Amino acid sequence: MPPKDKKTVARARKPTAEKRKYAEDVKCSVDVGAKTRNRAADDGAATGRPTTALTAKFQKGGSANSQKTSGDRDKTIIKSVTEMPKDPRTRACSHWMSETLATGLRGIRKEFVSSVKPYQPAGPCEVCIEHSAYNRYEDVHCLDKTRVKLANNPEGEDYIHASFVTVHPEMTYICAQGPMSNTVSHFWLMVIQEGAKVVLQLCQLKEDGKEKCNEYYPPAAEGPDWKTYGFVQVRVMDRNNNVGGMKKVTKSKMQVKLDEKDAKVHELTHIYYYGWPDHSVAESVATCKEVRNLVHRNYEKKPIVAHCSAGIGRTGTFAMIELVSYRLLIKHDVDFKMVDVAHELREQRKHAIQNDQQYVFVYRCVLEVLLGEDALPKSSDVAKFIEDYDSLISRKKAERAKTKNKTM
Ligand SMILES: N[C@@H](Cc1ccc(OP(=O)(O)O)cc1)C(=O)O
Repeated sequence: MPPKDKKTVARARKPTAEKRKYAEDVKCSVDVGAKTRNRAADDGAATGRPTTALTAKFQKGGSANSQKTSGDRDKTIIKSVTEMPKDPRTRACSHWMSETLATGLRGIRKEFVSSVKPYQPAGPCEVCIEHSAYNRYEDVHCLDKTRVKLANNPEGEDYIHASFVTVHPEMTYICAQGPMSNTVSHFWLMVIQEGAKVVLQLCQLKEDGKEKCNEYYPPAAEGPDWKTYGFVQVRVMDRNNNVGGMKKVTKSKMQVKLDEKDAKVHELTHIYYYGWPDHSVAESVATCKEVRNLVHRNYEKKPIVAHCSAGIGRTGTFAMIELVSYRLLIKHDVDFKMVDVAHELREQRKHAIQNDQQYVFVYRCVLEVLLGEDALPKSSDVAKFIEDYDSLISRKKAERAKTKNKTM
């Protein structure tokens, strides 16, 4: 990796950030002011509102909100690149922001429906399909080409429902389903085999009264003793609730060993974020960004094992935030399409990102990451995007609650 990559990774891991207190969990980097949105909010830039500071700054050719043909839009973007800041990181981030504002929330949602949702990766999922007893969901498959293979499973099988997703040469995610009662020891075997220093849990064991993940480490009430799960033993050394002031984030030090007398103990950081409902977006963008920082500070360049229930919605969304952040903050890439990144992700983790809201969340969280890294100037345009996002998500949440009440 070139030296600039190392620098950026190091920056993301700086220890001082851990000490930062978060007074409010919902606080985001830009003060969006009063909530004023209505039904039309998610139209965002597409509604023909006046152009705002950032877009105006980088787009000489007029309002990004006006009805343009795609040819016009491309020309505007090319033109805007020549007027971008000279610093490659700011340039890449500003260009991405400019394109995001031009697309607008409605455009982003359409992009998901037309180009991401239907995307099918190349290659079979034969091994996964052959091992249905080890798959939590019949309709969620992992690709043969990127599946994690267990090298020394005492039970003989090399199969586990988990896929490698490469973010960059020094960062790989393993996107996994939530362990099942018959796969807990396989899950821990994978963690040991891959030398993972971070396990990121993005779901609760039970959601809406249904099991989403089997217990795979001793619950708080059971204290710090070793607990046996199949052929492995696990213990929680140290558990911190609401770590760094982040609501609904528990950080624990765990140890795991194979159930043999002289087995080597493997130590890791377990990060549990339980503020992200199934098929939805994280309750707090700021917390999601901080969870990412926590992962970066602890992963020691080893594969990061991330899971939710199926390992595709929440985990896939988190992985795409990493892929895009890498393109912008490390590669300083000005010439990529979000759809291509989503395809790159789905080529590694089939079905990744479940719906348009999660796709919009990727944009929103990347924006939060860029603001947190001082890679973007704050502007009224950006604040407006955030406001529109908040309004869209509140509306969708209310709709979901209504449907839930009806079915109860
Ligand atoms: N068929 C299941 C599969 C599924 C379950 C959970 C899920 O979300 P996540 O990947 O975030 O756990 C995605 C898909 C369902 O839709 O309920």
